[in-house]
Amino acid sequence: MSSVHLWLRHETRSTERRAPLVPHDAARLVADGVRVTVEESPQRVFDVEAYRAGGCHVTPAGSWVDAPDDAHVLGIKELPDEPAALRHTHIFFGHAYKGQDGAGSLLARFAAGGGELLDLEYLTVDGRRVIAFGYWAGYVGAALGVLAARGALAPLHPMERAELDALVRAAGADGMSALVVGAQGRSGRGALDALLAANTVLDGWDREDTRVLDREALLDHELLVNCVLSTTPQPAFVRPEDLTAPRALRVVADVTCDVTSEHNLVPVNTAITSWEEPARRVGDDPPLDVIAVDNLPSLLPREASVAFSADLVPLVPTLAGRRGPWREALRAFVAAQAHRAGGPRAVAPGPS
Ligand SMILES: NC(=O)c1ccc[n+]([C@@H]2O[C@H](COP(=O)([O-])OP(=O)(O)OC[C@H]3O[C@@H](n4cnc5c(N)ncnc54)[C@H](O)[C@@H]3O)[C@@H](O)[C@H]2O)c1
Repeated sequence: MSSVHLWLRHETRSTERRAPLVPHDAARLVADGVRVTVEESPQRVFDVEAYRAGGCHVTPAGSWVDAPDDAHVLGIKELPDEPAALRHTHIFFGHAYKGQDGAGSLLARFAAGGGELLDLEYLTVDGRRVIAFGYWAGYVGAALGVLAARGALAPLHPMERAELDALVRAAGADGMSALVVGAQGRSGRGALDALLAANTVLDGWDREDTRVLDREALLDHELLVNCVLSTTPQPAFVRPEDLTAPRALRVVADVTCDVTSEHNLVPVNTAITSWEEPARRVGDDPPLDVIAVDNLPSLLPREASVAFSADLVPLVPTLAGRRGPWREALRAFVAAQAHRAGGPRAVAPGPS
């Protein structure tokens, strides 16, 4: 592994406290001969001294712009607007292959500098993502759902799991009827764990269970946690006409957050909610609240980082050769650049 140089950058977004590589794993990589450089970062949930103690080289925030050419610059969220030309390999969530806002200009910056984007979202094996923040998204989403159902949901801030668990315990969810849909996925498993710990009366449905949708049974739960990765049209779980129908359902924790998608399975909701106002009332008689926070893992930055980093580390040995999932990420980048330049799309983009 000795030829790889990972450069963990400071995150531009001030609310982003997560790190894709945690100190413990960075130390393991260093012990394996990987060069790891870590930028100082005031908001990162891990102290830079913990990286230094593990043998990482520490450097000022934002110094990646002057990093040696062989540095693989690692981050989570968006890059700063400068420099205009990107000459390094960057590993982060670029959100640049589906025509998102700013996608064209980001790809143009890579073209200008000859750099390369290995998008974390496109690290796949057999079309399935191998690294994602889903588990803790589901865990937090379900916990917030419990709090909302018990009238105990306050404005949100990043916290440790123990604090969130204590809030849920204090709210008291014993016997609450809860349903997780998409239960076998990453976020679904996190949601199930949170709801089991909260002593709810729990159901978990996945693809097989919604093939013929029993909406009456679905609406008979007080809390619905939607964790479905929806890629094809299918009957919605909660439709506008269900707002006035007899139902036990009081809260939808919409982890999926497909609020503007044609595949939105909770079309009673069409907008995300915020940390300041995490729940929105969409029905009154009886009440129905929806939670659609689109950056749930950032609320548990430590736990989310530890899980993500554990998935990233085993991929590092194949990075230098761009093998395995890295090859898929590179193919997606090359295809997107070709498409941007007016050519045919050579490879279909990976999953969202
Ligand atoms: N809100 C957030 O902060 C946040 C964070 C991470 C992920 N997400 C989103 O959560 C969603 C799920 O992510 P994931 O990583 O858990 O995906 P995943 O692929 O691991 O799991 C999705 C699950 O949905 C199931 N599914 C698909 N269609 C279904 C259907 N019709 N009925 C029942 N189950 C069905 C699949 O079988 C799978 O088990 C994605 O849309 C993702 O973008 C949101």
